[in-house]
Amino acid sequence: MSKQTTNAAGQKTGDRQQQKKAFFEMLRYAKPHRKSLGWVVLFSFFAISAELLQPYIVKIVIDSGVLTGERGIELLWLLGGGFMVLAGLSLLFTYLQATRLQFIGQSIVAKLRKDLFQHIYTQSMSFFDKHSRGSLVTNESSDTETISQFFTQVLVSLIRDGLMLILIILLMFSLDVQLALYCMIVLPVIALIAALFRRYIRNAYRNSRTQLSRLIAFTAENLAGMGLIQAFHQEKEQINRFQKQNKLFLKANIREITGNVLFNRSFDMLGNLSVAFLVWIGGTAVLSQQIEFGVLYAFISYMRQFFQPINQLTQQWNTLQSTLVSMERLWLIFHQKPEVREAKQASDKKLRQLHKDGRIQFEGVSFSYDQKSLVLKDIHLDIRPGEMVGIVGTTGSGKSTLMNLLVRFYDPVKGTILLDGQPLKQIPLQTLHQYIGLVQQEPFLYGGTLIDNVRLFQQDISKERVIAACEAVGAGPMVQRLSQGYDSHLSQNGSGLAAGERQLISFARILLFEPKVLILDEATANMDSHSEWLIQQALEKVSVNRTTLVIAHRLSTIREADRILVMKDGEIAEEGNHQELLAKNGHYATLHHHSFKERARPTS
Ligand SMILES: Nc1ncnc2c1ncn2[C@@H]1O[C@H](COP(=O)(O)OP(=O)(O)OP(=O)(O)O)[C@@H](O)[C@H]1O
Repeated sequence: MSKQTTNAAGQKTGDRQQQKKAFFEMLRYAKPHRKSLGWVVLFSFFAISAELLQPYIVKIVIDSGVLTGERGIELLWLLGGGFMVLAGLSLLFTYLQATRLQFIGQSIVAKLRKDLFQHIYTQSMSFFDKHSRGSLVTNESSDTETISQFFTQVLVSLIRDGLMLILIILLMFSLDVQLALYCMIVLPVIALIAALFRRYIRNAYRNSRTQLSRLIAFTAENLAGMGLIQAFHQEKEQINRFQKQNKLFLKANIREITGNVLFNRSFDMLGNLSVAFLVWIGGTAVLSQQIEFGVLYAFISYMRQFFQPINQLTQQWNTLQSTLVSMERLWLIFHQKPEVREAKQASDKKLRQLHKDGRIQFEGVSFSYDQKSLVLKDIHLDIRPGEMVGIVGTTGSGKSTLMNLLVRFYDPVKGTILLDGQPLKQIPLQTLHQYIGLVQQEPFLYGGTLIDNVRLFQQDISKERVIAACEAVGAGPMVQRLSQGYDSHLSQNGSGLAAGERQLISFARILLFEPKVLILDEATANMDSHSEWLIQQALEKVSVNRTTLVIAHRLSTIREADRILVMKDGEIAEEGNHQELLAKNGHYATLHHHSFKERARPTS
């Protein structure tokens, strides 16, 4: 029985019915390859027939007594030639079947990988709250690979080995019914022993896979936290923890390998025992002239060949089990619908209107991440086109959530958000994201040149335009310091660029993609005063003619804003400009007081 569990996304896994559904749904990927699969079955049939006819030829040679006849040598040449031709044909058809099947399997999995990647891209942010990046990487790489094994190994085994078993049984019965029946008694016993043995190996295999993924997760987590580990001199402790995990993996691996070796050798022994049994039973029959010697020879050959497919099939049974688990995992992802739905249609006229102003309205907006506690409570807000609005508040007060709703990472549970009078839900997501530019605290860089990072790989944007945007936000001196200037290769971790310099790249993106609304979410957090100054300069450039919303912990960043919103417990507690809010002597004045004290505190 399979063990049922619940995954990180709260979905039930390990349910047989669900695995069955997943299996049949994934099989649909093979549908376009029906014809090719037909060829594979045909090639397999020819290959196996050519293989199984070889002992039959030897049987004829032995039993017909051709060698003792007049044309003995001539016939021997003929039969020997026939034997060679059959061996050659078997090789040829095996090759054709294997290459065609590999092609089908790899094509199916390439399509599956593409569909999965595309599907993940259609998901809303709530999906990524439930599924960790690590598990999605595993789905995209390791699960698809396991499924590929199904199409390239399990399927071939089912076809080839299944056919082979049937043909051997048919040949045995056609040669001698009684001897065939004796074989049929021995074989199920052996198959049962093999199946039991395989179960032990399957558990060992699962255990070693689990230990391996734990080791990978541990390594990934450690590399991500390397700064912290070094700063706190935790290297020795981490190496010890790694070693513990490593030993567990080693132990599990050795158990699996030992199981496999034992199984294979025992299987050989069982094979020999059954051949001995056959020699004894068959030999007696030959001596009492019930069967001819050639028949016994053919039986012994077929008995040996019989073990090959049984061994293969039991091995593939294990692969099939892991495939079912992987298929179920992907199936669960494929069945996740994005919570934020794309607008069915938005009229062209309305879309044109969108590109005019940049007015933002929140009408009684409430939101909850968990459908229980409200993170935003009945927000009413009207932001004028071109206005610069600062948003401040204590941590967890809902500032980022407010912006997450504006870019439709999530939808409000109550109320409406309007852009230029148009409800967000009616605006196509692509238009919306062209309309709003988001600069987050940690700018994301892709592996690629600086140019491509600014134009986000959109090749129709010329290099000259990228350079002009970078120069305009003051990124020129930074680029000059890089060894290959604008063609320098950047990586996800920034390739030695300071936080402020990476942020300038985000600003250049804004100038290039020209969104009407700009959101800065803690864009100057964790920066030294020089970087903050650079960003402040850039902000002045990019905020011209744009509605700009700036979330900031440092009040100096938003001091000059037209309006400042002070958030507290999911509500707008105060609003006004810097002077007005100070005069109120409320939350803003308290925040300002704390921030002033923090700045004035001497650094040790
Ligand atoms: N993805 C999420 N899933 C569940 N809860 C979340 C999620 N993101 C934020 N929250 C919770 O929502 C509340 C508001 O968070 P939010 O990030 O909007 O606050 P914030 O004012 O921007 O805080 P900070 O200044 O620390 O960034 C917090 O209690 C936070 O824990």
